[in-house]
Amino acid sequence: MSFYRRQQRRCQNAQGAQKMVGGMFQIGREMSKGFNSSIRQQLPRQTLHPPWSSINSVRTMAVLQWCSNPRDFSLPNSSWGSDMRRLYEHFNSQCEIETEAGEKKWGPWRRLPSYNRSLKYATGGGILSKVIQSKARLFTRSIKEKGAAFEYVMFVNKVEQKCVCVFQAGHLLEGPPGHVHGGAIATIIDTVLGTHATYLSGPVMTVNLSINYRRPIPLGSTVLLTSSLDKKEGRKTFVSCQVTDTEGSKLHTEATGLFVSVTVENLLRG
Ligand SMILES: CCCCCCCC/C=C\CCCCCCCC(=O)SCCNC(=O)CCNC(=O)[C@H](O)C(C)(C)COP(=O)(O)OP(=O)(O)OC[C@H]1O[C@@H](n2cnc3c(N)ncnc32)[C@H](O)[C@@H]1OP(=O)(O)O
Repeated sequence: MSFYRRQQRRCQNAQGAQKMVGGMFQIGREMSKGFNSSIRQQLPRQTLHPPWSSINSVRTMAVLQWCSNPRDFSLPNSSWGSDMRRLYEHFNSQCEIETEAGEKKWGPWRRLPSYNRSLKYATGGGILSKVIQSKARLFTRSIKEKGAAFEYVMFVNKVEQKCVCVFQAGHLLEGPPGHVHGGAIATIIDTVLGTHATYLSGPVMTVNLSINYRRPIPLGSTVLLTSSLDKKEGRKTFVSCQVTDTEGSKLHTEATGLFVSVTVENLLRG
């Protein structure tokens, strides 16, 4: 059994489980403040305290180094086409802007790191959370080959309460010949609306998703998803989304989603 597996086993003992639930509640608290902690990903790392006194410190540091640096899947890679890169640059350049005095300050947009990193930064600390959640990933990121399936990056605008996603659909997502499968389109819509609702309201789950497919999306093309907050009512967050071409002129799909705030208990109850 590998060293990492052994540590994972240890995490799953009773004390680990208790800490994990604590960590999950921590997610809720942090997420309900928005993705602020995740957005501050570039800020200095927290000091890490070795969790298991019996472990050789060099090995511990190696594991922690690995755990605390999960890959961020929303950064450009070699599979990104020119539209994907252009739109990425467009929004990314508005994340940090330079004043006339030459000072750098936050712009209107924030790039969201991919889910595995969001979880890590949202927990804000617990060592166990780092170990377990650095392995968490949405299934949209589960295909290793770059560009084969879902390539996407999301940005949020706090003032406008909007979220955009630049999405390039790879060849594995084929439905009708040469076009993207409706289920794959539903998946990316749920992911964008779900992330946006989480950003606005803390941890949520989808209870309703309604989709109108207007025009097929060519396989390999890049599209823009724009999500807006419609309203919040108690535990319910209503969001809607449009999928357009990269110019925003051709409408491919539109959808509305209802997300309900959840706690760890909701997940454990099953
Ligand atoms: C602790 C978690 C940590 C997570 C950390 C996240 C970090 C994230 C970072 C990045 C986000 C990534 C984004 C991914 C996105 C993917 C999301 C999905 O695919 S989720 C999987 C599919 N969805 C399900 O499997 C739900 C199944 N449903 C349920 O489990 C329950 O319905 C639940 C727990 C969500 C709510 O059940 P109740 O018993 O607590 O609440 P009740 O009272 O039934 O509903 C609350 C309100 O919502 C309305 N409601 C519920 N379902 C409705 C429906 N289908 N249509 C309309 N209204 C509905 C109800 O009428 C009620 O409204 P009234 O308060 O009375 O006004």
